[in-house]
Amino acid sequence: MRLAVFTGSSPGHDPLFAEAAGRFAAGLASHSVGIVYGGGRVGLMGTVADSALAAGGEVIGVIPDALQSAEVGHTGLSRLHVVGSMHERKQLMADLADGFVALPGGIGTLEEIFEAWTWLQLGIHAKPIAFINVNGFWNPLLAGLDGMVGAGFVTDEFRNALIVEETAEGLLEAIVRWRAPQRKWRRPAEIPGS
Ligand SMILES: CC(C)=CCNc1ncnc2c1ncn2[C@@H]1O[C@H](COP(=O)(O)O)[C@@H](O)[C@H]1O
Repeated sequence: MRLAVFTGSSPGHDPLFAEAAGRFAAGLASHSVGIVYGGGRVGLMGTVADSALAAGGEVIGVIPDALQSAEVGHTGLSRLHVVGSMHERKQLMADLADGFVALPGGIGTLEEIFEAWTWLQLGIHAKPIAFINVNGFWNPLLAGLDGMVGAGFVTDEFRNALIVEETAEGLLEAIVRWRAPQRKWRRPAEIPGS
């Protein structure tokens, strides 16, 4: 199994984030789960790659040439794919991965995990989507998603499809139990009987 890991290109202010990211990455490696990630050596991205590699894990990087030339690329990976754009990067990561995991991060991490989630909703893939909730980091976001369910913009099925765990072991057990929700196209209200 290989998981796409999306996480911050910064370390965050609290050292807890890097500790948790390193523990998580080493945990995946100890269960022979490979990592596909954005290929960077910066921030929590670098922590994830270094920890997984140190634990003997496979780490595949996918990086746009613009970031590679900005010397952001990691130089010790199992494999580093240099691609032409961020879109190519995400498509190749999605093709290489059997599931998608967000560790704490910022805008890029959000964009990547939400694209993977909306691709699940559209039926483009049937792979699990997970948040690793380090010290409750994702709680405000998850509360916002619950609000979107209540407002009628996200279905219970796709909200409940999200895996929220704190450790690699918890995630892997949840993935074994996970089943893709049945996609039911919602008729746009303004088009009766469409
Ligand atoms: C030139 C330089 C320092 C660039 C640093 N910026 C980045 N470097 C590597 N990957 C990135 C960068 N920005 C976004 N990404 C992608 O988005 C996530 C990180 O964005 P963020 O820090 O959460 O918002 C990673 O999963 C990565 O795939």
